[in-house]
Amino acid sequence: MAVYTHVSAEALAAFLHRYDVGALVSVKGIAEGVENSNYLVDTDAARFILTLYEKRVAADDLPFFMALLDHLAARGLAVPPAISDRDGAVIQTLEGRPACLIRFLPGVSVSHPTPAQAQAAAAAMGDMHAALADFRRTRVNSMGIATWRPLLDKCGRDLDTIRPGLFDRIDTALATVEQAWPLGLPVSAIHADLFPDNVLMHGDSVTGLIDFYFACTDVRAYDVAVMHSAWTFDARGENPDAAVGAALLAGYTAAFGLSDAERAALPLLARGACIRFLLSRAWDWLHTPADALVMRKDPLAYLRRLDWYEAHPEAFA
Ligand SMILES: Nc1ncnc2c1ncn2[C@@H]1O[C@H](COP(=O)(O)OP(=O)(O)O)[C@@H](O)[C@H]1O
Ligand SMILES: N[C@@H](CCOP(=O)(O)O)C(=O)O
Repeated sequence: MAVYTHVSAEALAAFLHRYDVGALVSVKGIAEGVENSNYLVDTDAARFILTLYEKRVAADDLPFFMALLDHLAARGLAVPPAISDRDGAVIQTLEGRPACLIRFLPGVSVSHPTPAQAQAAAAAMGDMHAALADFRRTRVNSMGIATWRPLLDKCGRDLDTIRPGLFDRIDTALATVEQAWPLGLPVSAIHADLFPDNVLMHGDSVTGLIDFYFACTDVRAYDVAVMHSAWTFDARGENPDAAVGAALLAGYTAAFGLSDAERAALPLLARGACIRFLLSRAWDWLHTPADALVMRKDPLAYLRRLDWYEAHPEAFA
């Protein structure tokens, strides 16, 4: 359960008092998520998400994320903008953490996406990239390729406690990816973490894209590669579903398009995505206290994906 910071009833009431959102009726910690503390807040007027930013979200980056959400919402995309208080402020401090009150979006995230759901979600990513073509703010990817080797070195040989030989395995895979990383592909604002749990759906329709807290300026096709790695395998990183992968590429291509150079780069970008998520999960695996109210995610599920992408360079043909 991702609740790192407890919010007292008194602090929440004082916080809500800043807004024109009605009176507090109930508040519950949200089990899903690993990065931030999230609460479901009901007032007598509406339902909201309260997020307190933890771990990897820097307070200085919040204006970028909020501007991105406003930009997408203004273009009609189903993303949840933060609510302004009576003075027009969206970023507050609550229990000592940066915090925002966010519009609640309906829908559920699917655990086992069908091809139709993957197609719709990838089309939503394509629509998002189209809408971001004129978004001018930039943010360096705090989990981009330049950070992978320092993170590998920080994890060090502790990786071998997760799986013997893991450090050397990733060291070698990363060297290959670094050496071949494509230069010159289109760069734009991207989501960078569009996993199934960050897409809200009703049946086969997308009702919301959420969790933009890794959004950044990076290779646009990398967003597609991240999505492919997250959507086409089961939770253990096994049983890749070719129909889901094909539907995802079809959905994205129909909505936005992929150049030949972007498509050709996808196998390598996907291997990079595997290293990125393996390393962040491994760091959390090694450093999350045993009593923390959060479900650690399995780093080896991304090793299995990496094995598969290395063995199947034809996956995106
Ligand atoms: N705007 C929203 N509308 C509806 N549910 C949301 C919204 N934002 C977050 N949630 C719920 O909270 C969960 C955790 O949010 P998320 O942003 O993914 O957390 P984290 O950043 O910690 O991973 C989501 O899986 C979803 O169930
Ligand atoms: N998607 C990442 C972890 C980030 O968590 P999220 O709940 O914010 O998507 C992973 O699965 O490793």
